Amino acid sequence: MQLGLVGLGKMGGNMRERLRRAGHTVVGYDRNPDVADVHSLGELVDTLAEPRVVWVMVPAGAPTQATIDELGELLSPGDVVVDGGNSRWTDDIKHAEALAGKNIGFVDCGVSGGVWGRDNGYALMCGGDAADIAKVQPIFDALKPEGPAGFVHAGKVGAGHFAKMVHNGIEYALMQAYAEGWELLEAADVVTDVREVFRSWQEGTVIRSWLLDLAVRAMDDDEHLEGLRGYAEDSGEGRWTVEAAIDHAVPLPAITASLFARFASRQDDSPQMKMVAALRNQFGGHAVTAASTHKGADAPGADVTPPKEADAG
Ligand SMILES: O=C(O)[C@H](O)[C@@H](O)[C@H](O)[C@H](O)COP(=O)(O)O
Repeated sequence: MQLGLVGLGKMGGNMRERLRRAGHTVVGYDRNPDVADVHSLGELVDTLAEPRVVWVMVPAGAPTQATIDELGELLSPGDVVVDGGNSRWTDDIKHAEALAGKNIGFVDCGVSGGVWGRDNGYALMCGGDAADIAKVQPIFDALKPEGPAGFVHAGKVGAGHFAKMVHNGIEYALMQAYAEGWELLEAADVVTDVREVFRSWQEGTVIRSWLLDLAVRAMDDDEHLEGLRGYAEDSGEGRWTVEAAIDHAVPLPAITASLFARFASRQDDSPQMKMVAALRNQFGGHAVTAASTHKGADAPGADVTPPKEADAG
């Protein structure tokens, strides 16, 4: 079938390739003319036969909003828009309502698989009306991995991105658990080869997984990850998972801690630990470390740490 695909970055570009391999006709639009098949959303819409399906694969938030707004002006009744980005599930409801006023269908689709999806297939979590999902089904079938799993019609509009949001919360906690275990193994100096311990875990263990496989892959590239800074960004879904948990009074200690660990990774120094240190010093005379010591033992003020005997209270 024909598909209009908006956004040809790492995800969209690979999806176009996988769909074309499966025999579908993909008309891609991107702001970068080097990768685009057409020069505008208007040209993309004009190129497709009705009823059209247009898949939006651009960053969540304002770029997705602007694209869906413009498509709402260009598309016709009976057409369907799919948002395959990492949008917040509550945005889906607004988008579906706006398009429904023009009899344009809307499907939200959480997509997992990263850069590996082109060859391995993408896991798809969809929300929307069954009739709209049915119009896109040949595309879902081509994108998903082979085998019975990898696609779900999770519920009404918003359910797809809600499922993907929780998936990403789980992803945060799993990554954090592997990372913590790795740091302890490296720090303890008990096992002789941490990477080989991880590699051995890939078969037979309770904790084998694709993320574990990727950890081994990363260590094969750089055994002790010395080329990396311990710094991790987040794109929103971990935060939204924690916010949803608060809305429903569901305790998520592991996922929340893994989100907060990323925040901590962005600090060169910890303002809150300055206060903890100050309070220990105030009530117990416990030693503190001067702010400039981390710059080196010769730095000005590096010798202001109180004597060891002060740290006894
Ligand atoms: O399932 C996936 O393929 C991933 O979950 C992916 O969709 C994720 O959004 C990004 O890899 C980064 O997410 P963070 O920036 O929040 O870590």
